[in-house]
Amino acid sequence: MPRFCANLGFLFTEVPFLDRFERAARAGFTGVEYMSPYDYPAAELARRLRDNGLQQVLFNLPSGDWATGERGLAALPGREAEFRDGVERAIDYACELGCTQVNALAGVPRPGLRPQEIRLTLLGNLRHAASRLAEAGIRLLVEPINSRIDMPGFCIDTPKKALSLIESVAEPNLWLQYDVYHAQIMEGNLARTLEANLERIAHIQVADVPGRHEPGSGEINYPYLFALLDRLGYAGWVGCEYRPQAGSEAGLGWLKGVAPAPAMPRAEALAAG
Ligand SMILES: O=C(O)[C@@H](O)C(=O)CO
Ligand SMILES: [Mg+2]
Repeated sequence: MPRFCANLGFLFTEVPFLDRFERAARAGFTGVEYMSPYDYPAAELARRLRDNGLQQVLFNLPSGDWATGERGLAALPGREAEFRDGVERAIDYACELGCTQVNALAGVPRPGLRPQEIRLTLLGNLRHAASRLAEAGIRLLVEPINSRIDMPGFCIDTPKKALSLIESVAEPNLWLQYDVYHAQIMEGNLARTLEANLERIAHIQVADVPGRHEPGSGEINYPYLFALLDRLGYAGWVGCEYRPQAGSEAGLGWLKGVAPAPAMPRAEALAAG
């Protein structure tokens, strides 16, 4: 069974943000993720993690002005200084929270920009962030987000584009964040993509399609995918980034149905140490 963490932007929203840590721990989670820690002092977030025995699994680099429609800065020409300041801010938070991976949202470039200009900006920003974060022992992730429903105009909207970007950036510290919900909407071919790229995937997120609700509420065969991840030996976290249909705790029933990982044969276990 993969290690699941609770996304506090999606789960336990019945209570104020800082109270969600306790709710997640009480529901049995040992890790949490959320998009943005920056509205809260890092020391306060660290206390909530500590008090509830939780690990901070992931958060995003500062992503611009969300209220005006910005969805990340990495691909926005002219915003490089802000992007770099964001990398430093993320490092400060990650160090205080003990978090070893952060996600860079590429963004929605304004219409009329030349594709080459967007690409060069993205390459430069990701190269800088990947090497700067590596110095701090933190992985940089890039997440393809669907442009059909959730983020029209988002420039890295398929796993294929993200993988090709990772190849072009050519930094060992740049990894794929594979959100199964977005991937299903844009590309499908989930099992084969996971299999073929697992060594580049540092983090996975789940929700079903349509609706972005609990695994099992839609068309994706999650029992098959979770068993596949176990079989492939996926060692990362799986973030529960879905909108509960009828309350967060009530919606956790699907987790009980996830089969435990098969025990390693004795010879393999000994070889793995
Ligand atoms: O899939 C998502 O929406 C998130 O993982 C995110 O970071 C951007 O909204
Ligand atoms: Mg996601």
